[in-house]
Amino acid sequence: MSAAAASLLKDASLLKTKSYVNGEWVEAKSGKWFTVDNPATGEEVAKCPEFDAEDTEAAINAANTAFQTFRKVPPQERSRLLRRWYDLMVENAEDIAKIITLENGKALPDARGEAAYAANFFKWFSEEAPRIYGDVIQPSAANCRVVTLREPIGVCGLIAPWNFPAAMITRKVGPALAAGCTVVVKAPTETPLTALAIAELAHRAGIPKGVVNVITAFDNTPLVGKILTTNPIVKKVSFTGSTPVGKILMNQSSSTLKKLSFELGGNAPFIVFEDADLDSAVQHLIGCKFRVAGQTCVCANRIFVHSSIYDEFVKRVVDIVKTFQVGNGLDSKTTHGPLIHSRAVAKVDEHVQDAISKGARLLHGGKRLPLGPNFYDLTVLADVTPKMQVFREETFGPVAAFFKFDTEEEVVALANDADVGLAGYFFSKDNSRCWRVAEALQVGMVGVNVGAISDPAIPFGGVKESGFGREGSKYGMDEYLTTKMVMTGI
Ligand SMILES: NC(=O)c1ccc[n+]([C@@H]2O[C@H](COP(=O)([O-])OP(=O)(O)OC[C@H]3O[C@@H](n4cnc5c(N)ncnc54)[C@H](O)[C@@H]3O)[C@@H](O)[C@H]2O)c1
Ligand SMILES: O=CCCC(=O)O
Repeated sequence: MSAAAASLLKDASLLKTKSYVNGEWVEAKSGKWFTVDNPATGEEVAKCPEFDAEDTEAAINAANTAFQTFRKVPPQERSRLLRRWYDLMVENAEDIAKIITLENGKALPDARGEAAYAANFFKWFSEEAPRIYGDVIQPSAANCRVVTLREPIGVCGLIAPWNFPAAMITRKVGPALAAGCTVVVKAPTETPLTALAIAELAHRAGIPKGVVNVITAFDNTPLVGKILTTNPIVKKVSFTGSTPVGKILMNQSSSTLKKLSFELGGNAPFIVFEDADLDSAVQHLIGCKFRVAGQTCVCANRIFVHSSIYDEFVKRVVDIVKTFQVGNGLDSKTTHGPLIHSRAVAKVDEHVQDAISKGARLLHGGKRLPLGPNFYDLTVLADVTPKMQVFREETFGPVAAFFKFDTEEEVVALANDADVGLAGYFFSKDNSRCWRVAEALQVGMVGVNVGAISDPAIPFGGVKESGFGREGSKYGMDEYLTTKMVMTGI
């Protein structure tokens, strides 16, 4: 582990570099390691074990053994465990934020926000654990009664992405443990250290051994994914990541018919109608678009502005973007960090060049920055059209792409012209229009006059090729429970 990284933390023992299986820190049996690099500097932060099939199976077996006991632990006790874990996440939030920035690159204020967001999933689900209710039903036969029991589904394979190295894990692990399941978490390939720090806090919170296992792999990620989706012990797989990888995992999971929840890619429309509060819409758009340098599945991707306010709106956005400072996320002046890797930079640049070559106007940025291979300037493009790549594909980067529209019907049709449907946003002061458009948008989550929707209290998830299942809220529990019917003759 790099001494520089350790010296940044109040508690350097949170920087774990081995996988966490059955309550112990373990290396890969092969003895192989991979490096975790800081995307801002390219420097190695640490090495982690390159788990293979055998290592992954050992973690699944540990989770299975633990499940036989943990499923019977009363919900009030599971709640207490999650609450203790939450308290430790809060106590160590600053260190967690720094680990996030070290391996993901996001600016420290963004990372602090994520550390708090991540912890709150444990709090939320500690409160949901004792509130798992079944039903009493009168069946057709007069002399019978039916009750339903909600039971934990079993061992869960949880596969998380790098863009929220903490929150995408706690959003899955929280409800799984609240329900009485045990888990094998495949730490995000590019950002495993945050996941391991959270595992260390699980250990300190007294989560019983084998209940939470966190495993790491880089080159072997598809192999580990294959084991988690095909091993018959695993009853549930939850994945957050891209739609193409979601399709692979769904295919693999069919061999043992696992219960699935998938949070996949988005291509969020953000619509500003002519009657919107412009100041508010601009502020919300800036947060929604540029959070984590645009690497959020709910970031605005296609920004539609009514022609009567288009020039004024775009100008205001450019004026704000000019005040931002891209740099190393640990630098106090930095508002926006690097992208995760050079492939992400190449994709962003491809979208920008494609748009410009087809007639879009570049109003800001549009270039790599000489700060390192993963830096791209915050970019504003005007006069974007549906013929451009940025309309069809999620850029997953710091590009604000503006489209002009004239009528509500036209813009709703444009917004819905996508294979995916995760989040959608619009700004309007007309109450009837607010209901009409909220109902017309083909997405799983709608922000009306608000661009920041993420919260443990909301059901987070998409429709179409953005996946299925909901995380957070009371609905997040359903993903980890089965319903058993018990009929009694009287
Ligand atoms: N819906 C969301 O919350 C969300 C979050 C992050 C990323 N994404 C999507 O991901 C895309 C960008 O990220 P990416 O290209 O790194 O996505 P990706 O799907 O390739 O990788 C995401 C994560 O999935 C895991 N992974 C990748 N291939 C795997 C496999 N074969 N088996 C098992 N696990 C595997 C890795 O842990 C990786 O960190 C964007 O298009 C974005 O929409 C969505
Ligand atoms: O990018 C995926 C999730 C982002 C969020 O929960 O706000």
